[in-house]
Amino acid sequence: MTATIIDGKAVAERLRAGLAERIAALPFRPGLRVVRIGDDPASGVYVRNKDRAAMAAGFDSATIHLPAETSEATLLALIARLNADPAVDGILVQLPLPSQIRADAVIAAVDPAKDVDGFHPINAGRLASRQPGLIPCTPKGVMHLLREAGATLPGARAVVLGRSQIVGRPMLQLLLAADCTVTVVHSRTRDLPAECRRAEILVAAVGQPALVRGDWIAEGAIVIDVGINRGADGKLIGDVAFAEALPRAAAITPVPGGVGPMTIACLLENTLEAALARRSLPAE
Ligand SMILES: NC(=O)C1=CN([C@@H]2O[C@H](COP(=O)(O)OP(=O)(O)OC[C@H]3O[C@@H](n4cnc5c(N)ncnc54)[C@H](OP(=O)(O)O)[C@@H]3O)[C@@H](O)[C@H]2O)C=CC1
Ligand SMILES: Nc1nc(=O)c2c([nH]1)NC[C@@H]1CN(c3ccc(C(=O)N[C@@H](CCC(=O)O)C(=O)O)cc3)C=[N+]21
Repeated sequence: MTATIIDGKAVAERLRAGLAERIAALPFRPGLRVVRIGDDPASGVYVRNKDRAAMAAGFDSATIHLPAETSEATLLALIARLNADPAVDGILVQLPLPSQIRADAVIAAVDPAKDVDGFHPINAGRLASRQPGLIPCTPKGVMHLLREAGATLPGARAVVLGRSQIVGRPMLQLLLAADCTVTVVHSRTRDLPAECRRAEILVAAVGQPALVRGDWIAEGAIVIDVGINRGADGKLIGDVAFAEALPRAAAITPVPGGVGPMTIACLLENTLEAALARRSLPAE
């Protein structure tokens, strides 16, 4: 079998076109502010792509770029200002943050109604308790791609590689809510290849270039590669050894062009959702 390659870029484009249409019909432009501290190169790519996509879809979007030595107090004061600004519907503070700033304190300072990353403990708690709230963009994008790939979720054995607050854990919650049987594996897991081999749906989010080898993948599995790593040659490479996975998987996302573009499209989707909810407008 040769895997179908899931075209995340095309799916994201369609999603953004739908958002643009909905925004064009609104009497206001949803406002998004991205706060970037310092010059983490990975954040650079993300912020550039996001700005372009947000503008094209009709959002009122801006990036606030502060120097690497910015204090936590200065950042918290900026967040308080954005929380209070009625023109701002979504706030995203780009991670990672420099070491003098506590990420937890910053995440908790964002108004949960404007938390378009879905990282605030209130939104994480809502997701875990199956209440409506803002859902983290990357796992939300993965769910879109699984549907696009025609995955049958109820009863499927899903394995999530990685348990971070921003990808692995919310991924677990979304797959569980979709009635998958979910296993989460991590750096203390005893036999990683054996756990992965049981997966009908495998979501890799570890940040280790090509950690997942071909023989970790069950025949006919759907493989979603969240990893974005920089290879020795400077090119982007995922957490899955793509060429080895191709003959075994039924479908697989490439890197780039898989999950990354979906993260941005879902950020915009969340911003529109937040804008409507803040004005007590219906979601559709
Ligand atoms: N496509 C996109 O839009 C996005 C991509 N990413 C990418 O996804 C990847 C993961 O990101 P993120 O979740 O933030 O990463 P973190 O570093 O926060 O978490 C990594 C997780 O993987 C586990 N892990 C790390 N190494 C191993 C290993 N050798 N074996 C088993 N488990 C391991 C860790 O285990 P433990 O908990 O035990 O330490 C941890 O749970 C990165 O490549 C990142 O760049 C991230 C966000 C968005
Ligand atoms: N508060 C916060 N929220 C995040 O969601 C967040 C973050 N901080 N910090 C960094 C990570 C990483 N991330 C990416 C999103 C999209 C691409 C992306 O668009 N990738 C494209 C293009 C990459 C390229 O061409 O270089 C692709 O994979 O095809 C990459 C990386 C979001 N993150």
